[in-house]
Amino acid sequence: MARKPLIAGNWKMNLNHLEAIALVQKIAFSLPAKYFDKVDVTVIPPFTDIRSVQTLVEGDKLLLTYGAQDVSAQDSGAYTGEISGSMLAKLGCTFVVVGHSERRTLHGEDNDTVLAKTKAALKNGLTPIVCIGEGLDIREAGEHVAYNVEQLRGSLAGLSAEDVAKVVIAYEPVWAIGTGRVASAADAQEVCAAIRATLGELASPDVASGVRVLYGGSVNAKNVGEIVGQTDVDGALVGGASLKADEFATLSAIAAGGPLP
Ligand SMILES: O=C(CO)COP(=O)(O)O
Repeated sequence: MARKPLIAGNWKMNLNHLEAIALVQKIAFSLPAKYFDKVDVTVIPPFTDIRSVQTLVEGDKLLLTYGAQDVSAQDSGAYTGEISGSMLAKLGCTFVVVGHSERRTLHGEDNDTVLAKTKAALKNGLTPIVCIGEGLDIREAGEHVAYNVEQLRGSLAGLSAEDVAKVVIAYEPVWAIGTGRVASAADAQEVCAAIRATLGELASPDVASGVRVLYGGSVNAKNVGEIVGQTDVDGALVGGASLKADEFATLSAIAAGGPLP
């Protein structure tokens, strides 16, 4: 099954709502409509920016989409500080990142939490971008494939094949995030292929062949071409480079197969 590449810009805790508008305008200006036939481009700003991004995207009929960096596992109620899936759906979000390594590590999210958040996203018609990835110790011990397969199984446990078909998976080796140390294209392919094989077991090979599997970790305009050129890598989850309009537009264009904007 042909999979359209997805480039997702995870802004993390950067940019206020005014800065968000400026960045989205610049990206949209740098990336004319023709690219969007060949690549889906999405920005993932902080919660406080989303309403402004929505107004801009809808008002100017921009072709890029947007999403959130996290979602509550709960529907509503006494959960101070949490944001529900229905709130994000109401804001027109397409995607929500769940289980990012920064949340797994800094906020103690385990696979059960990630699974609950994945379900909350699906229940509200949002596409979860489910993140998995090994730390350096696991990689150096040569246990990265088994580790990622287990994390994937835990994060999707019990989902129906129909739901598995709706998710995006992001493989983000923790040692490659924000370090400038990108995994080699072969490293990315090895784990992304194992992810797809596991999706085949969890759902069916047919479903697995339609699910987009992204790589994330120090992706930039220089390395994205080789990474998304791998058979089982269908795009990228981009951190630092997604904060620079020119670079993000360029790497999106490369994922689309060119030409450069
Ligand atoms: O964590 C990431 C995206 O979610 C990757 O971040 P960097 O691209 O800054 O390494």
